[in-house]
Amino acid sequence: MGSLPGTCEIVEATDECDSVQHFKGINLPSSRSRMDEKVGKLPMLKTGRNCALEEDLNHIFEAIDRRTAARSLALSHQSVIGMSTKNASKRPVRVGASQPSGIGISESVSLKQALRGLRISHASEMAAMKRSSKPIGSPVDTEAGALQRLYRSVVVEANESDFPLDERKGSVLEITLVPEKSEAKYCHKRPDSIQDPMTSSTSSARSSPRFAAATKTKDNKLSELEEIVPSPKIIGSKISALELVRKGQLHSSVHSSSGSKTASKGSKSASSSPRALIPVVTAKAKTTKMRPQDDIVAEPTSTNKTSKSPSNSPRLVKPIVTNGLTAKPTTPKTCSQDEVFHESAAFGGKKQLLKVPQKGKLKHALASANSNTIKKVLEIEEVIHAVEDAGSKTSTPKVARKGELYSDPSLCVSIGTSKASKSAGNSPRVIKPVSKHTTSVKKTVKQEAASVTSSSTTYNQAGNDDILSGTNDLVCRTRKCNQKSMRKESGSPASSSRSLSGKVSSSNHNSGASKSGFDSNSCNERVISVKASEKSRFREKGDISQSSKSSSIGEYSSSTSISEESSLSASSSGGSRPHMSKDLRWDAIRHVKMRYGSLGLRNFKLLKRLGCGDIGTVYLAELSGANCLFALKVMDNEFLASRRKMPRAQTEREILQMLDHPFLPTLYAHFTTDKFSCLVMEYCPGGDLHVLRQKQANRSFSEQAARFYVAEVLLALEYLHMLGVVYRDLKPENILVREDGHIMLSDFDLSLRCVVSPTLLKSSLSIVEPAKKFSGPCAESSCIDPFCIQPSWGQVSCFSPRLISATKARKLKADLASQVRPLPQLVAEPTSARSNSFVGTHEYLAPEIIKGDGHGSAVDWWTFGIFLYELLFGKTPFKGPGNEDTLANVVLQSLKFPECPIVSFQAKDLIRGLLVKEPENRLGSIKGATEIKQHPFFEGLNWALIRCAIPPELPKPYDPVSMACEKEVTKCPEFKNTGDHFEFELF
Ligand SMILES: Nc1ncnc2c1ncn2[C@@H]1O[C@H](COP(=O)(O)OP(=O)(O)OP(=O)(O)O)[C@@H](O)[C@H]1O
Repeated sequence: MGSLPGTCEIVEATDECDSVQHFKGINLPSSRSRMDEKVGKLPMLKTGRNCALEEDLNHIFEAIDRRTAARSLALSHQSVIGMSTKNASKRPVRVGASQPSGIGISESVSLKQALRGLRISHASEMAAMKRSSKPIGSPVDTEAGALQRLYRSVVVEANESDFPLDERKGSVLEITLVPEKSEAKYCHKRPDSIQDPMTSSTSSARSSPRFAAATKTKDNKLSELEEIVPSPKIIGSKISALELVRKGQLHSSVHSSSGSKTASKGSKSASSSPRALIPVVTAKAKTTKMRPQDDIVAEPTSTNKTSKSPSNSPRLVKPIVTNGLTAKPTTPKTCSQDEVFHESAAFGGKKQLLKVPQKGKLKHALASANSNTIKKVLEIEEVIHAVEDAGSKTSTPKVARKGELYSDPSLCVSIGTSKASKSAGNSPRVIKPVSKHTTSVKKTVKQEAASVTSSSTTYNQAGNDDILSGTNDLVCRTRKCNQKSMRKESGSPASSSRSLSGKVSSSNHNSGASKSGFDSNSCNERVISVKASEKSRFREKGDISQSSKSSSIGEYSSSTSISEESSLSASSSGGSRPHMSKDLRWDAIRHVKMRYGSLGLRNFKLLKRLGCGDIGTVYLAELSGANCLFALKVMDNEFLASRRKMPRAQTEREILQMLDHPFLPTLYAHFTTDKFSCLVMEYCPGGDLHVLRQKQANRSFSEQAARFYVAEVLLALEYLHMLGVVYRDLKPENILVREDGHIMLSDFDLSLRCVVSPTLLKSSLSIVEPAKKFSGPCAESSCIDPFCIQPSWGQVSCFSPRLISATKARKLKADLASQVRPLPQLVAEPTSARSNSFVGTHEYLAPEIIKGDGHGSAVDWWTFGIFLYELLFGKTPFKGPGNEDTLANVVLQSLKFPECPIVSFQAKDLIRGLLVKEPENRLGSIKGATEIKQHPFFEGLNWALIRCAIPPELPKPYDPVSMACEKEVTKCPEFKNTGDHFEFELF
């Protein structure tokens, strides 16, 4: 069975006939012609409305007999010449110990007699079957198979006829010819190990032509069926077919009298069902009744068509499977109505197109037959299935074929297991219309995935969502970079008035770095994965993380070489930054590099100094000849080395290289000379929030404006956390304002890099109620789902207002909310990272940093609270007369709010939640940004589309040059442009 293909492609019928015949070297045309001859007689049935059904059937059976005889010969020959390796693999493998028993008919032609005799009670049939139970290869076995084959060669289906149906009689017949197979030759080949009574069924049933009869709906039939109809295959739980039928979830029935054309099309064959009654899951049932994990891998009916038939109406389906192959007799695309497909293992599993009488006419003829005849047919059908039951206990599932849903309703095989899904031997099958199978396969696979790995689903969603959620940019690669670069050196006094930068001499990233296993010697990529199976996906989606730039400390060493190295960022093309790839500045830089061979200071015209920080000075620079503005950060190598700030510079550069987010800066290039290290960044002309706040009335932002800014900062922090970056230096000075009013978080030299271990807090599998599909805006205005792209009811300015009353909106919202299926909760932030570095700005330092308890990503939520407080109240909450006082206040003083300005309860409540001194109790410490997004302060905010929202109005047209001049520029290096050579006056 190992050779069994998991999928086999359905070959067009027209190809296989000739090829098979040619391949086999069998004189099949003769059998075909005989068949055609016989089939040609069938039109009698079309017009012969007065003809007896039995006579019609006789013709059919006769034709089948001849055909099968010829093909039996072909099979024999084929096996002898050993040319059927491939075909054999497609055969259903049977367990040798249990061969289907016959009912003691010595010749296949005896079927006619059996048909005529009819009236054989079920009990007597079973008795006969018992008596005739024989070992493999016994004559009886052959007889039983012959009988089954003959019966299966006729399939009664729901009406597809154009003829008006007699609703009372209801039954219409469709003749379908399917091949028998030579089973005996293969039944021994199945190893015992794969024998599974639960997963096996009547291989004879599948391998033999099947005759299924249709009658009106009969409730009593259902009770009879209960014992016989096998359970459909269900993933996750087992629900009996009958149970489902009774619930209306499955349409398992004898042919319904109301079986309309659509019902017929919707019904599917189930190859291994011992009866012709195959549970069929309606699409509706599948989507609304079944939990995903209860994936019934019985064939869904063809959507709404089947819904027309009574849910409890027994309905005939058409189990026609042979040798693991599927015949689709009613497939309109591949077979005209007067043709049916005929598959045979002997024919290499390919379909063979056979001519049969026009279906509609035949149906009509059969429909007009007296009810007794149909009753007899049904009885015989039962006999056959009883025989099949007896013989199918140990048969094996069929080989799945490509493009088909493999579900044998009698096979309780879950395709939720990889084995089932991959192993042909265990692949149950469902016969379904060609036109449907693709969708169904997708559905099944989808549900399978959902039932198996919820986290993968989650990541799937993450990968598909908007960048603003911060999750699309989830970088699954981090780097094992130089450990040294992770350590914060003891540094010089802060240059900024509020900055406490680089104060730590004994940084211990005991959880961040050490846990992550950062390799000081390598910069190998490390793939973070939730599951091994997701690794590849992560790799694909994690490409925003740049490859190593070999940015060793050596690059910053104070080389005396006067040669200028130019090193473009790996993503100079923007290729690894999909959201910025359209930026023309990539092209400008690439062009310069191509023209000059490298990028250097000589290529920039420094226009203004924008500001200076602890490790460098930022200039507004224009790329020569490109008319592109950049923010050029120039760091003196000697200064960095002497102040032991090289690691900070390297950390900043490495982090900048990873970023691809609208609220974070883009690093276009970096280069190092023997004197300077330079970062070419996106220029942000709007100044920073510190300056902007000063320009507000009362030196504080309105609550609405504050909400906007902190929301964007929150997304930026979330993104950074997902990259394994704890920012640690949040303050208004580091929030730059873009030209369009949105923000850009800058300055990463104090950031902590650590490892993110995504944790699944809550699986979607724990959710019992299935989500109902709805189309419309997100039910939750305060939607916390970072993956949500549905517009909310919230007042997002980028949407036109909805003309709906508040009451209606609330009601609709509540309705939708009740239908919302919570998504799995995944935390992909470094909530457990720890560092003992003492970094940050006094007023913004978290208590745990001050106390030296070690800190993690929760420090960013503390600073986030201070930040919101300052935006709203114009000052920080714990500021004391001096830095020491401030630090003491942070640790000891309780939070107080000024009376003025008036701030909402929600805002205060959020601040309270964030400024909890114990990090473990702090909002966001467990679930990260998601937790904070849920807070009522952000209610109505559409996180995914905040980028489209209109930012708070800027006080006046902004002049970046003048704003830059307003900034504190003390201790900043001055520069003199002397052609290609720059001289900086450092501090
Ligand atoms: N991309 C940019 N666009 C516009 N102005 C910028 C940009 N980057 C930095 N600046 C300005 O340059 C100033 C110096 O920035 P820099 O990051 O070097 O130092 P810092 O923010 O004071 O932090 P630190 O001292 O910790 O490095 C900032 O205050 C900011 O006003």
